[in-house]
Amino acid sequence: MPQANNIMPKYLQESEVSQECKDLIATLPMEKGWLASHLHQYQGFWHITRQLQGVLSCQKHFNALNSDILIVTTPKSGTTWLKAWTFALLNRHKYPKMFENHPLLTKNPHFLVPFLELDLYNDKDLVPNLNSIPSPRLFSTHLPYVSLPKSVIDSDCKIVYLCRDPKDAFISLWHFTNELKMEGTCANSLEDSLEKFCNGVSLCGPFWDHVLGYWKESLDQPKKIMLMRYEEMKKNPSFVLKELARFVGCPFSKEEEDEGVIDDILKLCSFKILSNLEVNKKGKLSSGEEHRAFFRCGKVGDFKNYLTIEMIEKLDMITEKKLGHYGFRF
Ligand SMILES: Nc1ncnc2c1ncn2[C@@H]1O[C@H](COP(=O)(O)OS(=O)(=O)O)[C@@H](OP(=O)(O)O)[C@H]1O
Repeated sequence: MPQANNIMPKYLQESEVSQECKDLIATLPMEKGWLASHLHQYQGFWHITRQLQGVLSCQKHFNALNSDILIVTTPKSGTTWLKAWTFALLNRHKYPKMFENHPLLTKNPHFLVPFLELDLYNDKDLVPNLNSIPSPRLFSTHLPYVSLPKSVIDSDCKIVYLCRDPKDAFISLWHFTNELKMEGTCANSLEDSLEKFCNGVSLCGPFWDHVLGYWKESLDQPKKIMLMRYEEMKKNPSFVLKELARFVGCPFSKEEEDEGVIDDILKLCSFKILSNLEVNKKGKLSSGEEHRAFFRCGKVGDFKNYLTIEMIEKLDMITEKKLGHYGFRF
């Protein structure tokens, strides 16, 4: 049974958008979504209605500080995992005993590291408090590079960009939307959803343009943007975590390495530990998503269980066509 509108997660509800947002929407290309009822194309990328309102609001009001760290991801690329890593990394001196009283044991990573456009700038009450957060402030976003608030581009804040093989990111998103089974979504069969995804019509899609925007900028501005891949986090976690620590300006000391701090962070943030915590098995974010929806199987290559050879070839062909030319491959 589709969920009724009144129990639809808040971030997917289309009522209560501002007049400014409604006026803009009337001028934008629109598609029926496979996550929410509608997607709107703004600055070349597709957004759900409420997210669009948050995008406009944070473009207008967000003041980035030089010390800020922004986690940017394509949806379903491992955002939850990277939030946990980065939070644990930055707070390792405050919470040296990782398996006692650590906030990650009792709070979902999305609560600890909020989304700019989905959480903070969709809730006017939270915005003034942003100035009182001790530095470095840690936020996340799915915004494409072209849509980042100007202050993010102009400041010396750091951007950590995470992406994932589109085949796995697509399957993860498809499961997520099917679990929600939204009223008004029109394309929840694997075939229809894939068709939309391949045409770029997906959350913050086109997927490939999103990656390309940050890939190019990471080459031009390596001190500002670090590009990470889900597959690398899986394959070589300590190496990637150390790189991340160096990039955000808090490298591990030799003593920390010897004491096993890196291993502790990796263990605390592992799929096995996080997904089995009471807090992540029950409960919801204030935006309405159930915590458990962020933990499905956490594997590389799960797409092979769902996509046909033809589907795989199609996705790989688009990736090669759009990114191969720029030296980027999954
Ligand atoms: N700790 C940890 N380790 C490894 N993998 C993890 C972890 N936490 C979440 N996941 C997997 O990440 C996928 C969800 O992606 P996101 O967190 O980016 O979702 S969201 O965009 O924030 O909604 C989703 O991938 P799939 O399992 O393939 O669906 C999650 O299972």
